[in-house]
Amino acid sequence: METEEILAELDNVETQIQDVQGQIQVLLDQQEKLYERQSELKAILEACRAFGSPKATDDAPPTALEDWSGTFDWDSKADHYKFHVFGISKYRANQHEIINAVMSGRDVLVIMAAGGGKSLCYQLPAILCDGISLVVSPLISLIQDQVMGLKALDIPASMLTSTTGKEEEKFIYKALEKGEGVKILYVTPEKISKSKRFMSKLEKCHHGGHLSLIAIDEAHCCSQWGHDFRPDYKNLGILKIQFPKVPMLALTATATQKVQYDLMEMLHIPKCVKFVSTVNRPNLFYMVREKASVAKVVIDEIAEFIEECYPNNESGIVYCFSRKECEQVAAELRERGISADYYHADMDVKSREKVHMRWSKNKLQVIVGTVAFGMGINKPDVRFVIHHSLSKSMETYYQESGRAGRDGAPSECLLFFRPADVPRQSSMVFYENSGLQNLYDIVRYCQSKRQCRRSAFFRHFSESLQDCNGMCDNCAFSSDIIEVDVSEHAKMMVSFLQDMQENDQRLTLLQLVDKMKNKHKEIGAELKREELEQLVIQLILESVLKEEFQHTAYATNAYVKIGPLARQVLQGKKTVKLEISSKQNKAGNLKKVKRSLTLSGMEFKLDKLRKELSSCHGTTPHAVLSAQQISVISAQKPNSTEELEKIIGKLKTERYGSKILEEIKKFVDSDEPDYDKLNGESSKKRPTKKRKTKNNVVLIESSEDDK
Ligand SMILES: Nc1ncnc2c1ncn2[C@@H]1O[C@H](COP(=O)(O)OP(=O)(O)OP(=O)(O)O)[C@@H](O)[C@H]1O
Ligand SMILES: [Mg+2]
Repeated sequence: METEEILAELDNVETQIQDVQGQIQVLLDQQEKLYERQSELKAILEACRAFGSPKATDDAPPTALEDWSGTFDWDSKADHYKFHVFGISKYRANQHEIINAVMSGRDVLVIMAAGGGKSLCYQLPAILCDGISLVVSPLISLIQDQVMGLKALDIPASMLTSTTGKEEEKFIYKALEKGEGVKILYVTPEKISKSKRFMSKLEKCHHGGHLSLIAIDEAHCCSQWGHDFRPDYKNLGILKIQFPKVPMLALTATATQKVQYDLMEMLHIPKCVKFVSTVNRPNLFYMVREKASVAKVVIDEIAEFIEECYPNNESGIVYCFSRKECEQVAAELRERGISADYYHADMDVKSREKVHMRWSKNKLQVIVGTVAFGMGINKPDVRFVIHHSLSKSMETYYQESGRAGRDGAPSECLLFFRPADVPRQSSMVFYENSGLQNLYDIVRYCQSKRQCRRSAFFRHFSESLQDCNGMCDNCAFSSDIIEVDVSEHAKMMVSFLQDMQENDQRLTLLQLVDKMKNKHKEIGAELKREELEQLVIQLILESVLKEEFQHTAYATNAYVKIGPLARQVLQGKKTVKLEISSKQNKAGNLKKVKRSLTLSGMEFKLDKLRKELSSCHGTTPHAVLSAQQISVISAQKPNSTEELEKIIGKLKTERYGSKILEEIKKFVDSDEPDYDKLNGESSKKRPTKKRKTKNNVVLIESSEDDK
């Protein structure tokens, strides 16, 4: 063999080895994922064997012994409080059964989506039982909200936190000893883990037979596998050990199976009854919009969306990536006439609270926040959540967007996506366990122009698929997407990057796109800048390229490098396709989502009245009248206390009835034209009830009873 031949073959063999190594790398990644899942399943299996399989209401029919929807002694009392105190006409899914299980003395684990109505599941048993119920909740703001809401309903609720004054503390301790004066006591987890004095008072309360129930809200905080681990939650297991006969209720909005078993073990509730509700939020409309590269244009679009779709101060949240960005976006929205303020972790507690309060009371329309504006947002009537930048995972996006529409009324979740935002996030999350994997999952969600957005959530939370009902952009709007074969462009990009790497040069995503744009000009290729950005991301998702990170003194930079499957593209063995909109973007469709349904004159007046009443009574407008109640009152126009009581219950009628009836009478007497005939000032635009899907017309009622 000639030396040259040998060299040629050697070269060839080395190339093949590299190729095989690339493929091995992809398989190794896959194997790692499978190992992870394997150990997760083994842990679950072990827990199952140790504790016995808990009953799940969703996949196992209740046995005769455990038919939680049957009749119980407390039924009529429960119905009375539900309607006349809480003003709730019908239970939502699982609420009734959970209440019955708790009242029967069982430990219960509740997994129910945000806004599903978990609070009622412990608040109602708390007032049905004699004695005091203890609720552990992670945040003072969350506790304050709950206590304020309960006090507005005349339920004796108190809280014991680091902010509680001496007098109040004395009163609470006395109540614990006597078992009266307080019905529901909220505490932060530190009280359990750090205050011996509190624990000894609680012991006394229990000894006197006055501790009726223990609820652990936001229970996922117990588990290190959850998304919001709090060290003090780890010590809550003591409660079951100290008070084994007191029923314990653990509640959370999201918990993977691993987290569920972790919770049961940590809280010592192996025999609990488990209720798992779907993660589906049928009232939320999910959409992704291409984000312009010019910052001002993005703000213009956000402002236009809010102004056009929510012109009547309907509440919303805009999530931003950084603190600085929050401040800028809030200022720019204000410049465009929208009442907005920012919220982030750099602000002192007082300023944060002030902004939160103004927003809760509908005095501020939009909060522009970082992820710090998170757990504890209790506002039920948030109509839109806009993501100015993408979240770091599907789970975080589900949580953040899920703050919309907790009252069950139609609401919108809009995410502005630009591939160039990916490296900003990836350079933050790459050191986290599965951080990049999680990020790439949400990037896939954003890049997809055809797949149902909702189905991505079902897959992520391992739930079987449910109908989207045209409640996401990809299902609702006729597709103007074409799939383009960009294998040649990909080849050119990979080979260019390879040359750069061989010359020890590195490029960020944007630099790579710039260079490719110039190259395309030379050869007359036609991909636009945005499409090139999209292509880089697509190649990263497909392991053709990969991100690598370099630390500097001030930041971590993300560079694009050749990935394990690059050679496949170079050799023409791998086809690369891009989904490209044949029209500009879905801006037009966004407007189509909004429709011309009007709020009636009376609804408008009642909305104003509830705001006035809530300021007088130191509560939130929603606590005075829910949107649902406003719409029923406007339709039925009750003219007596008895009639009104049938809609909003005794307590609210006693408290606000005369003012409401006065308003109705004024409206009826004024002979104002019906809203159907109104086009002008007093008519309000509101999310439509009618949406056209590809196949049929779907009605989305804003009724809470839909659930
Ligand atoms: N059966 C019901 N009918 C109508 N409204 C209800 C019902 N149950 C609860 N609600 C209302 O739904 C809203 C959300 O309830 P709640 O705060 O208990 O949700 P949650 O499940 O605790 O959510 P999160 O996980 O966000 O804390 C509240 O305004 C509450 O009054
Ligand atoms: Mg809650």
